[in-house]
Amino acid sequence: MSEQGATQDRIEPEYDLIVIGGGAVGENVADRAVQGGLSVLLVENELVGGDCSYWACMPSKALLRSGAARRAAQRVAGARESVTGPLEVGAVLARRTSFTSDWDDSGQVDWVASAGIDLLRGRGRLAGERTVEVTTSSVEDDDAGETVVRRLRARHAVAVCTGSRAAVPDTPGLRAACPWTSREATSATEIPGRLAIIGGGVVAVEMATAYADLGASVTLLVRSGLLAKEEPFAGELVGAGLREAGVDVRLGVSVDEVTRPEAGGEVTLVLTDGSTLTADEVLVATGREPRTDDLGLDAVGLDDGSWLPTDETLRVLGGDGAPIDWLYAVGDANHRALLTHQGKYQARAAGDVIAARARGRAVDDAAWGTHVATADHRSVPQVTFADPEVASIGLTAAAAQRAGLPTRVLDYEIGQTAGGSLQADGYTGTARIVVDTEREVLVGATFVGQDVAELLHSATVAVVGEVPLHRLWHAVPSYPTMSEVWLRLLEAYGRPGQLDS
Ligand SMILES: Cc1cc2nc3c(=O)[nH]c(=O)nc-3n(C[C@H](O)[C@H](O)[C@H](O)COP(=O)(O)OP(=O)(O)OC[C@H]3O[C@@H](n4cnc5c(N)ncnc54)[C@H](O)[C@@H]3O)c2cc1C
Ligand SMILES: NC(=O)c1ccc[n+]([C@@H]2O[C@H](COP(=O)([O-])OP(=O)(O)OC[C@H]3O[C@@H](n4cnc5c(N)ncnc54)[C@H](O)[C@@H]3O)[C@@H](O)[C@H]2O)c1
Repeated sequence: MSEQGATQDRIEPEYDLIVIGGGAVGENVADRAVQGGLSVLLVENELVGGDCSYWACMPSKALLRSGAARRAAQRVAGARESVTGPLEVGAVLARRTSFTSDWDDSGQVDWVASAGIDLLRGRGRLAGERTVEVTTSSVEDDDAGETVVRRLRARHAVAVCTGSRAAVPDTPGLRAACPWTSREATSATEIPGRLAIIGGGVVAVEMATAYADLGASVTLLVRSGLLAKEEPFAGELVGAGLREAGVDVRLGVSVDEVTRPEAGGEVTLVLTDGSTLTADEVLVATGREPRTDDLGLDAVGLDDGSWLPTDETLRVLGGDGAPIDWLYAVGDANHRALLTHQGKYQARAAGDVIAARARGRAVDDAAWGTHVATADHRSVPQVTFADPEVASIGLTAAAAQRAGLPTRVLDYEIGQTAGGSLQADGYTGTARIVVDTEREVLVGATFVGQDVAELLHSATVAVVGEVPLHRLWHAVPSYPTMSEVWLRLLEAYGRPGQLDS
């Protein structure tokens, strides 16, 4: 019997697979497993679709898109003259809300049903091997008014897809000030006059861009560098873009103390340089922590609240470092790559391998095989939707050097291509490729500039496919597009096999 509520004595159905967490990742694990012939229960305690749909990717990109479209028009003579006013804040927020279906998940619930997945609303918790206890909220359960704990058994596997949440540092006064995290920033219905943002990563940069576009006076407090995981020129160009948009970007500064005498009132931040900053709202964008607390991990010899490391087929590694044969962790919860597309990529592998193991079929767990998530290691694509956009894949020059690879690094100004010069008057942006000179293949690429997001997949294909540079010379970019930057970068490297080179 759980302490959290009464266990019911109903006879519970058994499922082949129980998935805890119905975000984008859990949905995909469940879907693939059903397609592989398994019966699946999906347990979700908030909105089906998870953070990406309601408090992360989709609303944040919707908040950013109107400003990006306006800027793109302002950078082209002829269009510029017709775009003179500020953004219509109400319309931007309404468009954002339409992308979240007004935080109503019935569309996704319908999809889950149509995919043949059973859904149980409630909080899932491991209660032993292949056993999950689900505390169902009273309104969702048949027995309204009572919290009920249901104990369910999985015949083959349990997948933990519980995601992550914003980490709030232990800065004195910060938690008591009830700061915004990305949840509030992506779901806001009013724009604060003055917004202080703590952090210099992706969330901080994207939200600084969006809120500056929406008329807030934004101060960005960056402890070290902007977008520190990217090539250094990415942070420099994004910093310049933010300053041009009116954001007060302060590098090398953090927060010592926060005070907010009245709930919802002004908030004062004492900074590490001794100065103070007063704002109407403060957004904490200092990274993520796993949503694995109170998940019953102790029942399987692991620590509650920790990230869940996995083997290449997404099975959780137990205390002894060996994979637990029935327990999987997929998506943010395993900390391999905190991105929706990587989580869904893992989900496809996990759902398929769970079905293969359950059916006694062969498992293909060699690198780049059907049942592994090899790309998580050296070929993770990511776009930061700032102005300029940052689109990168694989290793930075510094990371390649740390990995001991023999490399050459080639840079080219995107504005010097015909496509770039047409895209925007005075186009500013840089592309970089990192070449492994021994194998003559790309191991990394970064594009920084307006509208570079859609350039990224070409680089992803080249890196994942390990396409030899001499073959890339035959991949002809259309004229006049920004893709011509590929040709310029290859020319800068030199044609492999050229007799006189
Ligand atoms: C502001 C912001 C913007 C982002 N933008 C992008 C982007 O543009 N592109 C991109 O690729 N990535 C982006 N990300 C990252 C992306 O949101 C995550 O990588 C993705 O949501 C992870 O999916 P998930 O399914 O693993 O976790 P989640 O989306 O967090 O889903 C986990 C689900 O599990 C449920 N759950 C948790 N615990 C339990 C439990 N015990 N029982 C039952 N249910 C439970 C939760 O309610 C939730 O629905 C962004 C993140 C943030 C914060
Ligand atoms: N477009 C996208 O793909 C997208 C958008 C948003 C978020 N995400 C994902 O969400 C994840 C979380 O993003 P994030 O920006 O919160 O994390 P992050 O790890 O990218 O950046 C965290 C930032 O906070 C700073 N920081 C950490 N602790 C601090 C402290 N105590 N005081 C001051 N500064 C501190 C770090 O130096 C860093 O600049 C990312 O890993 C990213 O993959 C992706």
